[in-house]
Amino acid sequence: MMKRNIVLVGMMGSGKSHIGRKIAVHLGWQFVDTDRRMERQTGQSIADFYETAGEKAFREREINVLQQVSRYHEAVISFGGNFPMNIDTYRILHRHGYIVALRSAAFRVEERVSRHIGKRPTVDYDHLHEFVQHMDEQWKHVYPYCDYVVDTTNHSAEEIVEIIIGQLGRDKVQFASRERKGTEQK
Ligand SMILES: Nc1ncnc2c1ncn2[C@@H]1O[C@H](COP(=O)(O)OP(=O)(O)O)[C@@H](O)[C@H]1O
Ligand SMILES: O=C(O)C1=C[C@@H](OP(=O)(O)O)[C@@H](O)[C@H](O)C1
Ligand SMILES: [Mg+2]
Repeated sequence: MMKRNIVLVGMMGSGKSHIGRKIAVHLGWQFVDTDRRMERQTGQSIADFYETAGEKAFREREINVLQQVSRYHEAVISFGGNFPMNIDTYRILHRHGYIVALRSAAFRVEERVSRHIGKRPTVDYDHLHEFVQHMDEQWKHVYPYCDYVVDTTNHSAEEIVEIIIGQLGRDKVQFASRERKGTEQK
């Protein structure tokens, strides 16, 4: 299959930002974190923007950012995980992106999101266990749509990078480089 970029999706704390950066370094590609893009555009932290703008404006801004970055060549894109990927998001990302879902056992997600309380505005820290169970339930329906699913519960970041890079070969994914942009077939 012919793609332009790699997109990492998955629930909060699955490792999208952490792993995404490492894959980009490994491939010598650009790394894009949609959360950081939104923070730059709005001049606010994700938590502040969500608080002041509300969920609808937050989602709209996120889709807007996705539409821009989904066209990039040779980029690893980590997509903020507060809402499970829906069909519209999927269509935008899948056109040019090889979609990798990172999944993680609920206990590990609880552990990871507990490290930076305040960063993720929609996490219910008072009922974290139930919150993560619910998120897990919602994300289960998304994995079948992804090109590849990796379990990050018990692997180091380096191992996960190796696994993903190996899968690109097994799936025979070819990536259009920036230089070939003009001559690409429709
Ligand atoms: N495979 C891993 N092994 C150990 N720690 C990890 C791993 N993946 C992520 N982490 C850590 O877990 C936390 C959440 O990861 P992060 O990349 O921010 O997830 P996401 O972007 O999916 O919410 C971070 O502190 C990160 O360093
Ligand atoms: O709590 C929230 O609403 C958010 C949590 C974060 O998820 P990640 O942990 O997936 O980065 C962030 O990406 C997202 O944009 C907003
Ligand atoms: Mg992140």
